[in-house]
Amino acid sequence: MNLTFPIITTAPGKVIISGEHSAVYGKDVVASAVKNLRCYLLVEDISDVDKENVHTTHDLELDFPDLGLRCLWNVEQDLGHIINNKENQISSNAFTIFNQHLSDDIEIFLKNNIVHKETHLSHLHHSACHVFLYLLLHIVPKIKNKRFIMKSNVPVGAGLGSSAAVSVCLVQALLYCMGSEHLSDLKTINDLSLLGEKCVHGTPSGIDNAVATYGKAIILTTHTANGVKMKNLKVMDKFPESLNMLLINTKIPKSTKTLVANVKKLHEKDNNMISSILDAMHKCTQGILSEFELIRILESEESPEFEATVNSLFEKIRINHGLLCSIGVSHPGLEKIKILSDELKIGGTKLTGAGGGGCAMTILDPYASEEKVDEFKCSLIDLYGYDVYKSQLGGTGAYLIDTNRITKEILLDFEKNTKINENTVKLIDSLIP
Ligand SMILES: Nc1ncnc2c1ncn2[C@@H]1O[C@H](COP(=O)(O)OP(=O)(O)OP(=O)(O)O)[C@@H](O)[C@H]1O
Ligand SMILES: C[C@@](O)(CCO)CC(=O)[O-]
Ligand SMILES: [Mg+2]
Repeated sequence: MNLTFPIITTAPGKVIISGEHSAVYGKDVVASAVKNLRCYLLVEDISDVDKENVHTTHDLELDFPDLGLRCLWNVEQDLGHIINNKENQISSNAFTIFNQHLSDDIEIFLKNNIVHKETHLSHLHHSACHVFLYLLLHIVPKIKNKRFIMKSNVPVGAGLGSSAAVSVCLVQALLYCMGSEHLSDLKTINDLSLLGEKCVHGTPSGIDNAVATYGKAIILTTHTANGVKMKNLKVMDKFPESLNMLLINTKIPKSTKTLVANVKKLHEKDNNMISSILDAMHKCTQGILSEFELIRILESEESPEFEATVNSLFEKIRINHGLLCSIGVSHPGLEKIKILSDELKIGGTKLTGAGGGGCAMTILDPYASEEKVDEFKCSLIDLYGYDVYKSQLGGTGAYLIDTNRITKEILLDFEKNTKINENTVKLIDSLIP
């Protein structure tokens, strides 16, 4: 295989319609890719001139400008002790299995090598480096002379799957660097990106990386066969066309890792009670899926039955949000959205993703007036300073753009150490099917 660089890999963010947190305990979950939110990773060669310019002998560069993070490493000098340890070497029959020893060694390396202050940003830096080094050393430890520039318009840590999109982009790019024939094998990308999510929060359900890998909308269910838990992915054909959705970003920082760990503590403290709540969430997800199906059948004519089904959908969304609130993953900033949506009666609102800040979603009532919906949006923006997006669900999953299709304009913009420019996004997106 003739490997040419640069390449770009890209994957979408997601919105969980129903089933966050309960998914971690094997309950049903449904989520969709979001068309206008994607992560982009450029991989290119490091030239000798680049090295001379910074007077280093680095042969690996991580450049994550969205986090203000840049690391230059010399693979042999800095990471050789991790790579050469036999316990960190991944055999081909364990290629999609998480290696705890490797993860622990990376943790020690980062503790000794990155300045740690107890700030939100330094937590983000730590977790971003951990995921990057884990996937790199797991997939292609022999890598040399490569720069990885990651730029994303999936808001970081907002509940829209930024970590999964990052993992999926890294995995596909690293499979390319390895010269792997699995480069476009979505199952391998999905399995390996789950390992990246494990670095972020230990016990991922797999829904976020599945959506970032496969795109479209996914229903993830778990069943037990001979005592072994098996995941089943189903691509959902379409959402009802008569329903529009808003995504509201509170911009309140949160960490999926902390929220998942808090629910775990609660579950350990009162297994019976929390299990019942998780079961109720499972029923909510199943109910929401049935309502969607019925709405799609009924939506061509606005019958009383259609209206009743839409109301029943909103009822389940309300219950789902209440259940999430009861396990402590809401936030006063999210409740403000919920209250306003109920006051103005514009549809069903729930938090989405891990909660604790981040985003809420509102499925708009097709019978709500435009004025009320505008009042809702303006109040959220003007009163609270939130961002409101009209979300377009669905879209392509993991995708690689090869060297021939990367124009000078795209390359130059990527190499600027700033957030990705809107024009570049348009140019890259026009290359994605
Ligand atoms: N643009 C980016 N550049 C580099 N790393 C990023 C970027 N966006 C996200 N990350 C990584 O993802 C982590 C945030 O993941 P986290 O799971 O906490 O939030 P999320 O994925 O946005 O929300 P949720 O899991 O609820 O959907 C960061 O700590 C960082 O490691
Ligand atoms: C909170 C959670 O359910 C969703 C995060 O987007 C975690 C997971 O499913 O891995
Ligand atoms: Mg995440």
